[in-house]
Amino acid sequence: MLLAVDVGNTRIKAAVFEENTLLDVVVFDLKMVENEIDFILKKHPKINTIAVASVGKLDPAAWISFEDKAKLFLITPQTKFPFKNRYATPNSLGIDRMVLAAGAVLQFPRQNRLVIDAGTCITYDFIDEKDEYWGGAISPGIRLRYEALHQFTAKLPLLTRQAPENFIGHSTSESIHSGVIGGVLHEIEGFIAEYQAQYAKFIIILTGGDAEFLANRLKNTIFAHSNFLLESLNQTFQYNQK
Ligand SMILES: Nc1ncnc2c1ncn2[C@@H]1O[C@H](COP(=O)(O)OP(=O)(O)OP(=O)(O)O)[C@@H](O)[C@H]1O
Ligand SMILES: CC(C)(CO)[C@@H](O)C(=O)NCCC(=O)O
Ligand SMILES: [K+]
Repeated sequence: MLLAVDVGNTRIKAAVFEENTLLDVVVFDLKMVENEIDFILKKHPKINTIAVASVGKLDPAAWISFEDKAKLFLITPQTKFPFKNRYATPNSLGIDRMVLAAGAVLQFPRQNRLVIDAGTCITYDFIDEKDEYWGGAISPGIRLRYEALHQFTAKLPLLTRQAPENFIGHSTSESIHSGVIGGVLHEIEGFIAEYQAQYAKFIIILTGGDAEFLANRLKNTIFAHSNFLLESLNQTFQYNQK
């Protein structure tokens, strides 16, 4: 049994897998890691491996205390990945993006794939049908946009995610919702159109904390794969056992 742990920029997501079956998912704050992992290990005593992908600020020493309970599989740029990395700066490529690309290749073989992860940041990653990873884009995520508008101006309030009723905002709050949510939707649709101009066919995998919210509002029919990073972590571990 495997515990897959995604240490993000704002929170940690962990999932328990028995082979390819997801049994349990928990989400918690970076500060709670020791207590939460301890709790999951007690709840699922059959866990023998912890696979970790981290882009967040978490001391690697946090994992040492679990080493007597389960084998640690820390994903690093040196881990074996099922694609050829064409990124110009592979050593600064986010581990989460590498794991997403690995999952896309292993779950959707022999086709062009665009992975969109709408989390703290929105990342775009393109892996072609020859399993070559090319990179994509990094932009601020939804919550980051609301916070930036508030933090770097004198007058704008801090709002939380809400779909705009109209693209013409008739008030301060409507204008902010239109700018943030409408802006993200246009960005995603615009990027998809650019990929479509260059590649006749590709699949789109939408994931991250805002995936479901966005999937319901995009013009293209795109399904949200909310646990795609965790599933990809499980698959990356299995791929490395072979
Ligand atoms: N309970 C929640 N806490 C924080 N963000 C949430 C929550 N529910 C939904 N979200 C949305 O999820 C987004 C953050 O995504 P996610 O949780 O995937 O980020 P993360 O954990 O920092 O991971 P990553 O670093 O991979 O982006 C925010 O833009 C926010 O709108
Ligand atoms: C872009 C984020 C913050 C998304 O989590 C992460 O993948 C990261 O820190 N990336 C490093 C820069 C890069 O991927 O080129
Ligand atoms: K992200």
